[in-house]
Parts: sequence; structure tokens; C-alpha cells
Amino acid sequence: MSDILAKIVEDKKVEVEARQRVVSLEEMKARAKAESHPRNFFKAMTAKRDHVSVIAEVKKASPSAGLIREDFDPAAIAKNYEANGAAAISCLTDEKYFQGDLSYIQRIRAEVDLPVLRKDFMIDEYQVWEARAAGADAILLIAECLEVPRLIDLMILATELKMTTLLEVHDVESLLAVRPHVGFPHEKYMLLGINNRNLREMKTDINHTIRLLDMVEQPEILVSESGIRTHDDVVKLMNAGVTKVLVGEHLMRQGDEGKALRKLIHGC
Ligand SMILES: O=P(O)(O)OC[C@@H](O)[C@@H](O)c1c[nH]c2ccccc12
Repeated sequence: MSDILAKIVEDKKVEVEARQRVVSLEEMKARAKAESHPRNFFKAMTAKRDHVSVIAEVKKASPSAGLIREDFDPAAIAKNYEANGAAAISCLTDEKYFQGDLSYIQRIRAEVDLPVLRKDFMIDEYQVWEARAAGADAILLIAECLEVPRLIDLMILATELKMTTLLEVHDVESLLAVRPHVGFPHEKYMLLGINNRNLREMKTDINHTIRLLDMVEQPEILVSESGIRTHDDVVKLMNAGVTKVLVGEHLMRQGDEGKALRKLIHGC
């Protein structure tokens, strides 16, 4: 694990313990069960399109970029994404490193019809229930954060709660470790993400996805994540057989994030 990731995970353990003291696991389960049925994130991402499928991300700040967007209205941003062709929304909920907030999920969901992914560092069952109670339709699991059996446990729980899992890898070793678990029995509810950001140097390179592509058994569920900025980047990935992307920073840096999204998808 990179130093920054190790530090985030350490802090996350403390945070999850503190949150559990405020709302118990039992209470969180009750809240999750009372929540309306999740929207089908997997279906939204695998629907037939004649262009790339984009998970558009709502992100105020990040450890690598610092503050990205000063005037930050998560629901308005998501609405603009929806109006301009996003297939789904991702929302950062980590407070310390990304200035996110769990309450943004409900605010976004009230304004858009698209399914919403909770983007956080998931290390505990509690957070999966918490995600569902907050209205999330999907969760992110980062392979570099957890041992494979823990990943599988959290994935099974997410599936039971009818949420989609975006299982993210960066390293080749992680991809090989999770590969036997990609697909069955979660085939209708899981996507595989390749993160182009190297967390050791914080640099992004979209060729990273293309280099690992040969080792991906189901490219139809693959999402290329991070560092995607231009329509040419999208064309390059599409030509290699990648039909899904997750984009945040580039869109969030534009005054009109919807217009930027349309340009990214269509080139104009
Ligand atoms: O802002 P970018 O470079 O377009 O990247 C978006 C997304 O991939 C990135 O936010 C991300 C990918 N995996 C993560 C894990 C945690 C936090 C954030 C992320």
C-alpha cells in the first residue's frame, strides 16, 4: 500500500469507530432497510450506447489537486451532468481528504434520476450499510486497501443490498488477485475499475488501462478511472476496447461542467 493510502485507511478506521458510536450498526441496518429501493447502477452503465458511458464525478478537492472547485453545489453539478449525457454519478463522501460529505448523496438523488456511487475508502461492513442508508446505489471497493477475503465479504453484502460494486485496482498484482472473483456470482452487480492514478507519485496515465487490458477477462464491465481530460483520451480508450470511463477533476475545473462533459463525450 502506498504511504498516502495507508494513512487514509488508518484515519478511516478511527472515523468509522467514531461514527459507530453515534449511530450503532443495528440502527444503521434499520435505516438502510427503510430506504427506498436502489437504482440499478450496473444496468445504467451497461446499457447500449453509441458513445462512451461516463460516470461523472462530484468532487470538491483531492489530496493530489487540493481545492478543485470553490463554488460547490453537489446537486446542481449532478443535474448538469445528467442533462449532458452522464450515465451515472460518483460522489466523494470522504471528508478529511476530499472535502466530501455523506449527505451529498441524498441531495444529489433528490435532483437527478441517475444512480449514484458512494466514493469513499470502504474498510468495514458498517460503511456498506451506511452507504445504503444514505441512499447510495453503488459503492467503490479499492483492492489495494483490503485483503481479498475482506473485499469479497463487502462485495457480497453490497450485492445483498442490491447495490453495484465498482471494484478498483491499480497494480497488476491486485488485478491478478481479484480476477478470479470478477463476475460470478455478482455478475449483474459488479464493475471492474482500473485506476490510472499511481498513488505513490500521484500521477495519472491513461495508457495504464490499455497496458492492463490484456489481463482483463471481461472488458465489457471495465471502467477506466482518473486522468481522462479530452475527447482524444476517450477515443484512444474506445479504440482499445474500453467503453466506460470515470471522470472528475477535468469536469469540475470547468465553469460549465455539463458543457465540458458533452465535449468530452462527443468532441464538440
Ligand atoms: O479526477 P479524475 O482524475 O478524473 O479521477 C476521478 C476518479 O477516478 C478519482 O477521483 C478516483 C479514483 N479512485 C479513487 C479512490 C478514492 C478517491 C478518488 C478516486
